[in-house]
Amino acid sequence: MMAKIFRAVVLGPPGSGKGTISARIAHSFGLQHLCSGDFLRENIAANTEAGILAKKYIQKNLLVPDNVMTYLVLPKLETMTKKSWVLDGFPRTVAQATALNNICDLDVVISLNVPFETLKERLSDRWIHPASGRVYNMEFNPPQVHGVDDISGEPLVQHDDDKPEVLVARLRHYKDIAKPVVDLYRAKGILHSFSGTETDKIWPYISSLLGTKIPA
Ligand SMILES: Nc1nc2c(ncn2[C@@H]2O[C@H](COP(=O)(O)OP(=O)(O)O)[C@@H](O)[C@H]2O)c(=O)[nH]1
Ligand SMILES: Nc1ncnc2c1ncn2[C@@H]1O[C@H](COP(=O)(O)OP(=O)(O)O)[C@@H](O)[C@H]1O
Repeated sequence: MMAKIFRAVVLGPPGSGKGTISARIAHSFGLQHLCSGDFLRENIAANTEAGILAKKYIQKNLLVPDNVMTYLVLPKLETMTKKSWVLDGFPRTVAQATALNNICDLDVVISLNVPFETLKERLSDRWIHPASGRVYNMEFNPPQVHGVDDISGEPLVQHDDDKPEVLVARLRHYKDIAKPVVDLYRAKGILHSFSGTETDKIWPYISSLLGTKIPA
């Protein structure tokens, strides 16, 4: 049991490794991993009202409106007041960051900076097992059998929004809206930025930072 509740957010463009790094943080430090993309996909799969609405935006390669995102994410966080977590994919806008700030205090915000060309290469090679959210990359962490999830043996799929034709617009749009969010956390004094082209090289720095922040 951790002595103190610890809350971290991981920011970064699509493909920067938020999911991969958040999973490592969760595993290494015993935090729960929460992912906005997973909340959305669960709601889309269950055909909830929010899921049906969100799908229309994701299909058009747009961000889901702030009120839908906060409706999906905040109640979940409010049930976790006694748990430590790492949140990936939320907040993406200043309005989301402000809404999050109204319900909890963050300990650390990690911002990942990965060059544009690297992001493009990674995302066009990202494959997912929809039921579990396990993420593969045909080069970095390929499945044992091509096209098949290691644990369940079920087929892997590619997100529509990872397909090359929509990727560039998605990355460009990210850049415009992310800066004020990063600036906001920098002003609060809780922002830690990490730059690089390889998750395995960035990870030791993140791990040692968190080692100093999370009580054993
Ligand atoms: N080649 C390569 N792929 C990586 C690296 N780190 C993560 N990936 C892959 O890049 C893709 C995007 O990573 P993900 O964690 O989903 O990023 P997110 O969109 O920020 O959550 C996935 O297919 C990962 O397996 C890396 O260092 N090198
Ligand atoms: N916090 C958010 N605000 C608005 N839209 C979001 C948010 N999180 C996810 N989305 C939508 O869901 C899509 C998939 O999200 P996600 O799986 O986190 O992928 P990625 O980080 O690779 O973009 C995004 O492209 C976006 O349309």
